[in-house]
Amino acid sequence: MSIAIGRTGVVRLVQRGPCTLSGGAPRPPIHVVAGVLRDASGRVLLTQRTAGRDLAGLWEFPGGKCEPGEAPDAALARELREELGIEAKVGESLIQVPQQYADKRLLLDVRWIERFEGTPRGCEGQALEWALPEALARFAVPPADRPVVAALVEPPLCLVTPDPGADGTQWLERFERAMERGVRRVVLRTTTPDSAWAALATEAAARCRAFGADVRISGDVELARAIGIGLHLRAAQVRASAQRPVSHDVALSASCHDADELRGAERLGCDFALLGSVKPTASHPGHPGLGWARFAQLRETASLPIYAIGGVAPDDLVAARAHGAQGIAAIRALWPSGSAHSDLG
Ligand SMILES: Nc1nc2c([nH]c(=O)n2[C@H]2C[C@H](O)[C@@H](COP(=O)(O)OP(=O)(O)OP(=O)(O)O)O2)c(=O)[nH]1
Ligand SMILES: [Mg+2]
Repeated sequence: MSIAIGRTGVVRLVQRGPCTLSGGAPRPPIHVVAGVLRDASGRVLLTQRTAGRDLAGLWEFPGGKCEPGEAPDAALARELREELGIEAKVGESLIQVPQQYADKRLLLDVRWIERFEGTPRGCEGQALEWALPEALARFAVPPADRPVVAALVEPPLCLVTPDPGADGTQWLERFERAMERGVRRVVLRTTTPDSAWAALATEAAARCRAFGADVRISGDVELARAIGIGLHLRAAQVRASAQRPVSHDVALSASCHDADELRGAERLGCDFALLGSVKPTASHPGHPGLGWARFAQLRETASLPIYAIGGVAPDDLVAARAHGAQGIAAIRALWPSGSAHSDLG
């Protein structure tokens, strides 16, 4: 595996095979703790890796390796003291990203910094930049940081729509209610595509625009073009696509079940993937689900942001982030029920 800087400045992994010891057992991950520091205007601190170290020149969240026996909070406070000259109060976890590099496996454990004393400076000669979250995508970051940036700026929930059935009006009402309840990313999907679906999807896309929500259509390049929205590839389409099926200014994402498909999604330049099923679901009887541990193993082989899907609900967001997921995607758990007063989930 090697590392290459892509068109968007995002550094991508070029996978050549699993990272193993000579005996074949995977190397244990190195626990790296990093902090998200914010200033009064909501800008986030990035620091640049200095020349002569691995990943030199790339921008990262300040932090470093836990020493043997050292608690992660204490390790992060120490690293921030050494690297930035500040006294920091380490807060909650943002995301834990398992990531395989050519020469090592990392667990990048990213924490919010609740507050800090002192003015951060580059005590080790590193450059510092305070950037608004929406500007973070412009920085070239290590592969493990791509999901971290996504966790800071992208929606944590992704609705995949259920089939509209016979009553399109009711479907659209419920769709709008999901938006009202805070869904900001949508994959429009049906198992019965027809002309009614094209009209309904066009209406739903207009609702998304009104709410400022990101929207893609599943499986249908022509319809994506006709409506003027992004495309979401089915897993079989990921496998069958030698090239990106839409231009780079059209958003592209994909559904995946395994490491090959995740790598395919990355190769096609998808900006996120849905990976599952994580848990057993009624729609896949007899399928036990990947489980969170396997989900994290698969996540380790790719760098693109990944939503966990399959039997998961907003309540699973903490577990999802602890296993490297950007968020959760769901049909049922994000679809409002018949009653106007019932909650999501
Ligand atoms: N600190 C930090 N390290 C990251 C990030 N993303 C990422 O891939 N890494 C990698 C780079 C390194 O291989 C490893 C962390 O090592 P480091 O060089 O910061 O460790 P350290 O501060 O303890 O420094 P050193 O004494 O080992 O040089 O994790 C990130 O956002 N922050
Ligand atoms: Mg460091």
